[in-house]
Amino acid sequence: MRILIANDDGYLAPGIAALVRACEGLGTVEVIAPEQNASGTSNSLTLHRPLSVYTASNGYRYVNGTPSDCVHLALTGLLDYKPDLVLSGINNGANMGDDTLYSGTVAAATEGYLFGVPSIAFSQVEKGWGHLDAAAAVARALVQDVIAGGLDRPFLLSVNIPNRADAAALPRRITRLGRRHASEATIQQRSPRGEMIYWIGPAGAEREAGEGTDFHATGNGAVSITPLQVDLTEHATLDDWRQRLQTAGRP
Ligand SMILES: Nc1nc2c(ncn2[C@@H]2O[C@H](COP(=O)(O)O)[C@@H](O)[C@H]2O)c(=O)[nH]1
Repeated sequence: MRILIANDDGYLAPGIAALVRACEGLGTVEVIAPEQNASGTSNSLTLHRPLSVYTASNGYRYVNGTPSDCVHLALTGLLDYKPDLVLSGINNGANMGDDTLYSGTVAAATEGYLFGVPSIAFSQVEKGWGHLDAAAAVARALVQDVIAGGLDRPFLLSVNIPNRADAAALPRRITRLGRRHASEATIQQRSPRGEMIYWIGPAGAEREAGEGTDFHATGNGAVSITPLQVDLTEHATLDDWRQRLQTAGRP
């Protein structure tokens, strides 16, 4: 079993070390992660400049790029093999609902999935790494279960784990993505040099958090496991658009 581990909080983050520990004895582990925090970078690839790959004293490799860059490099030449599993995280904060589209953590796993590798993104619901070892135990158990279940087909899972000491004893719920309200207002400030500067505001509160959603599961004492796909087509409206544009009289 060969496991590639990435993240978006950077190669020095406690979450990636915890995920590496969680995989001890499950196979060979390779870490390729961003040099710096790349939260919110989604699936971005670095195309406008070359990337550099460095090796830390603990053997982790780190890249001056995005989470997607890390997995992309790994699967297009940096590694001389195709991993059996790509893991990302454990993220410092939730990736639920709309977060999923912005998330560098999910993006690293998505990159593995796009290359046909079963992939899992792990996030803790709250920032601050509280009960990280318990989250790592959840990750270990799920990795063992998916290995036992067979890795014969690619899948993409986003796992959100409550920051609780008993996280490994919590039920696991298969969920759909909820929705957040739009992000809070941008924070505008004036720099010491008099120029306006802007901070992206906090994420919006949960809006669609009903039964079956990731928000509902983690808010009710469970670990949320959301299977993801990358087909963004809105299939339900294809025929409607065809009809609407045909009535416009153009070919
Ligand atoms: N609008 C904001 N969104 C935020 C903020 N902090 C986090 N987030 C969302 O969560 C994910 C975190 O995922 P990561 O894997 O990228 O770390 C991030 O992508 C955003 O969607 C915030 O302060 N404002």
